Amino acid sequence: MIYTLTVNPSLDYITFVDHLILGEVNRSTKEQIFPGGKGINVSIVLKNLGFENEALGFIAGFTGKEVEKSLKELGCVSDFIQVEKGITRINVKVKSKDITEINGQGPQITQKEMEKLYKKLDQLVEGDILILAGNIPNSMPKSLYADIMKRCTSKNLKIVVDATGDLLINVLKQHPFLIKPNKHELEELFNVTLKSIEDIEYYGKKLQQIGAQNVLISLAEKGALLIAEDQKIYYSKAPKGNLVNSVGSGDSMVAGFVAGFLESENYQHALKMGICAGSASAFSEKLATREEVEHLMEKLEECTVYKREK
Ligand SMILES: Nc1ncnc2c1ncn2[C@@H]1O[C@H](COP(=O)(O)OP(=O)(O)O)[C@@H](O)[C@H]1O
Ligand SMILES: O=P(O)(O)OC[C@H]1O[C@](O)(COP(=O)(O)O)[C@@H](O)[C@@H]1O
Repeated sequence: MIYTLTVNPSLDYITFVDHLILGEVNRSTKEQIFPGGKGINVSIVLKNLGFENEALGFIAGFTGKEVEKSLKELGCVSDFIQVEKGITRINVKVKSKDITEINGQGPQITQKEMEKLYKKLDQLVEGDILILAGNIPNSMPKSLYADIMKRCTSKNLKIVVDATGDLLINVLKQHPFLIKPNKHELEELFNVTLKSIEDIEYYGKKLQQIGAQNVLISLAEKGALLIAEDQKIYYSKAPKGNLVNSVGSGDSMVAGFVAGFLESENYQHALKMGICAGSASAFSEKLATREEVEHLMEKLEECTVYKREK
């Protein structure tokens, strides 16, 4: 079974403003609300691609109820822990020429509620896949994902981590199957500016040397670079298309990669499916469907095995 964990889900409120002026009253031309949070988006796209999965995490208040309800309407299975105080965050995305995002802090999660999560995770069995994705509230330790991985060590799970900063660095020694920083996140991790594909490869490899099995670096409209555990480096550009809404592209890529790997055990195919899932989501208002992903895959050339290591 595939499980996603979203410690800090959200309702994503997307508002479209023609010319955003800071400090002024702006009027939007359109608004949308979607269930969000990285693991939740991964769950939705996996389901769209035909992979049953269960979304785990914490929800709170009326916004949490809405997340749970909309996931159900999309045909996704979830088993969230209800947090007593606060509300699930509302993340605001202002789409003008560029997109400006304000992601909330989220409710405080108590030790008792955390124990409930651990009890659930204790039920996972060998061969399961666990996707740990997204930020966590400030009140929680940056070792959280590493702690979860340590607790699950004996189960031989395939664990994917999509996180930033110390939350990500701390898991590397536990050898996650896949991590997916974007270029900006990779720059932040090493406090550098990455100007070329060689620079990206150099710093991506550092993450693999510390312990990640596969490092997938997403490069938005430029595609993605995969430093794989088979000692090969794969690159593919992204398909061209009309950018509609990039929120959830990275999460769609994670879902596409996992789905592609599960159906082929082939990194080239997994990368291609990851990229096309990311792009399909970027090219539509909603998250990628299987049909959209397959359509883009037919058009996209094969990924290049960019470098074969010794
Ligand atoms: N403007 C775009 N055109 C085509 N594909 C895109 C575009 N933006 C994102 N994608 C696709 O989605 C993937 C993830 O996007 P990216 O922005 O790098 O991730 P994140 O959302 O994590 O920052 C990219 O590798 C690409 O395949
Ligand atoms: O947990 P974080 O890092 O605050 O991110 C949460 C936000 O990221 C998203 O999951 C989208 O992420 P991507 O655009 O990277 O795929 C939104 O749904 C959500 O609002």
